[in-house]
Amino acid sequence: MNVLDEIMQGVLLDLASRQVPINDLKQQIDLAPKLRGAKQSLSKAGTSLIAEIKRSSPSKGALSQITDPVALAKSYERGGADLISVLTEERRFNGKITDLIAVRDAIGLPVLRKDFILTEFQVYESRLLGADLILLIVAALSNAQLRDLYQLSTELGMDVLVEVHDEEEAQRAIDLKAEIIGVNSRNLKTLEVSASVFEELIPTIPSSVIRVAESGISTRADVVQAQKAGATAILVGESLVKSGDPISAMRELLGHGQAFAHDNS
Ligand SMILES: O=C(O)c1ccccc1NCC(=O)[C@H](O)[C@H](O)COP(=O)(O)O
Repeated sequence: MNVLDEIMQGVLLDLASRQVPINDLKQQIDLAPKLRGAKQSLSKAGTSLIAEIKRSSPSKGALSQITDPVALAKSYERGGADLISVLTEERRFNGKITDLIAVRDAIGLPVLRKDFILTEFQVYESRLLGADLILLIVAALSNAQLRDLYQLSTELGMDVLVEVHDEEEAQRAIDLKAEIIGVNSRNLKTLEVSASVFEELIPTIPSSVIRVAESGISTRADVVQAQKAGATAILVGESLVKSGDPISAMRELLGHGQAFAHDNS
């Protein structure tokens, strides 16, 4: 079994422990938080930044304790992030659903629920939790699952980050007419990271699509390389949570030097 299979197996087990009839979720949908427009947030001129709250990872183990995810999210917001990604997978990433709720309540930016979304239940759950954007990983889903989960997510008003890692997956995302495609430089089956994946795949994605470079971005040179490949947004976790000074780390990545900071407070 590869790493992605193991993660998915754990996600399904955890899901069974919090499962309620899906009709219960459907009945509450009208009470879901107002959506914040993730696509709009990622459509600005220049390179958008999705800053991730990530405690641990299968590839690196513990990264940062993040005892106060709200404080970190507020720093990301002050530093100029366009969207906050919150990992909610518990077993391998030490993420928490409650982090997503707390972060969204405390900030004004749209929020990505970063998890392994495999079922309709998780899509309804994400909407009720307040996710503005959810992740669908092409490698984890059949074409039928991908189509159905994508359609349900958009019907519920959420935007979808459709993640790919190779040419075949990129074509599946393009065929789906995904409006936001993430190219992950990390192979989720082997955990190998290769920045050349950005150069190979991003140019194959239509320019009308929001193109997100994901994983392994830690220096300004990495960002420039992704931009040159055609990325319109970057998603960064590890290098920010390990930096000790996320605002400076974000400025450095975005090439804004010392003089730049949005104050969204
Ligand atoms: O990060 C991992 O080790 C990982 C392993 C298996 C599946 C997914 C994984 N990460 C999820 C991500 O996509 C990253 O958290 C995200 O792109 C940020 O990457 P990074 O900046 O390298 O932390």
